[in-house]
Parts: sequence; C-alpha cells; structure tokens
Amino acid sequence: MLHIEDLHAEIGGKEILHGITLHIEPGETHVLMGPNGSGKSTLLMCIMGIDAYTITKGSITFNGVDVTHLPIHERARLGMGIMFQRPPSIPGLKLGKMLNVISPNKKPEDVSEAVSRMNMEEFMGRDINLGFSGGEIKRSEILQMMIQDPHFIMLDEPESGVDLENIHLMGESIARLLQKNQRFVNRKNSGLVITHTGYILDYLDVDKGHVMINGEFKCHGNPREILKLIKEKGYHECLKCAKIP
Ligand SMILES: Nc1ncnc2c1ncn2[C@@H]1O[C@H](COP(=O)(O)OP(=O)(O)OP(=O)(O)O)[C@@H](O)[C@H]1O
Repeated sequence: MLHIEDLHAEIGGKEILHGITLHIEPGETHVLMGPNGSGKSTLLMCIMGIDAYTITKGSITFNGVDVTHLPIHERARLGMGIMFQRPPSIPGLKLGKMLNVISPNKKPEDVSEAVSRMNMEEFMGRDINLGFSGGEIKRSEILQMMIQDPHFIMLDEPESGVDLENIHLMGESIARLLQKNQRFVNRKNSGLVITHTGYILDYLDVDKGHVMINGEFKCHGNPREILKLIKEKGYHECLKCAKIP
C-alpha cells in the first residue's frame, strides 16, 4: 500500500530525514517510536505532503501511484488521512461545516452516528479547535477522519492529553477505522501510528514497530518488545540493538 524508498527531507534548510525506507502492506498497522525531535512527525507530514517540508531525495508510492510531489488534497483524494499532533484552530469554520466539506455526499445519518459516537454533538456549531481542550481536539480529529474514511491512516500521538475514559473511546474508534474487527485478509485499511506511551497499542493489533533516532530508523521489530526495551533501558539501547533487516 505505502512504499517509501530512501526518503530525505528538510525544513527551513535543515535535513531532518536521512534516508527512510518503509513498506506498509494492506491491512497492516505500524508503530513509530523515538525520542523527541527525532523526525517522527516530519515523516508523517512528508507522507501527507505538507508544503513546509521539502523532499530532496527518495520516493513515496501509494497504491502504485508516485505521490512524492503531489499536493496534500490529491493525496487525501487517493485515500490518505492524518491526525495531527497539534492541529491549528480555524476561526470562522464550524466543525459541522468542515464535516460537510470533507465528505459532502456522506449520508446525514452516518454523520450523526459518527458525531454521537465521538460525543461531539455540542461542538458542531463551534469554530474548529478554538477553545477546545486537548482531548476534545483529539476527538474532533478522529471524527473528521471517520467522515473522510481514508484507507491509509496516520495518527500522531493520538492518546496524548486524552483522559483514561476517552482513551478507550479513541482506541475503539481508531480500531474501527483500521478495520481491526475484520480478519487480516479482508482488511483494506492500513495505518502508521506515533506513540510515546504505547497506551493505544492496547486497542490495536499492530504488526511492526520502528524506532527513529536522528532522522534514521535504528530498529525494526515487535512493537511491544521494542516498547518494553525502551521503557526499561531507554532509547540508547535501540542504538546498540540496531536490528536493521
Ligand atoms: N522550521 C523548522 N526549522 C528547523 N528545524 C525544524 C523546523 N521544524 C521542525 N524542525 C526540527 O525538526 C526536528 C524533528 O521534529 P519532529 O516534530 O519531526 O520530531 P518528533 O520526533 O515528532 O518529536 P516529538 O516526539 O517531540 O513530537 C526537531 O528537531 C525540530 O526542532
């Protein structure tokens, strides 16, 4: 589904990603871990095609289409979706209107069902993210993704700032987006999830983990084993491990 080859990317004239190669097949969910500032969000931004980032080398292929230099709206149309770590407020644009812009042909009952599932009824008439709490922003982001219904789902720290009750709601909703209720062979959707805590892994049947340090992958493997190693011994252990296949 997603094939990234030797990706180099920079922002503000500084190279952040130094040759990332990553393959995610249909139905798979991968987890991205790494210390602060290592380039995890940058990778997601580059996959989604956010303007500020310049890809200087390498390629991104999505479902057979070379998207390396496509604009963000074309990638969204092809089925990519992202939940940002810190999405901006959009004064003047109501959340309810945004849902309509994302998917004008969605059945009203399906929209209502998603809004109700995320407990966002009273936010429909509010400007996007303006005055929303951290957890409300995350719920709003997931709701927008439910309406977009992308095939490739990128989540940047979905559990950060979310209380324990809402982590359950977020986890179950993300699992639905990733079609975790279906057998692997029947799943069409794939995902790439950034997490520091690993709480979200309790809800997702994830397939592979990757550790990024200073813009390079230093370790690939079982996400739970990697997380346990990081919790016990820190990221420097990943440098020693360096299990590059
Ligand atoms: N405009 C910019 N100019 C220069 N450096 C930048 C710019 N934007 C981001 N960076 C740097 O890029 C690096 C990677 O940032 P990124 O947000 O991808 O890290 P991250 O791994 O997602 O971190 P975190 O876990 O803290 O969210 C950081 O050192 C950051 O300061």
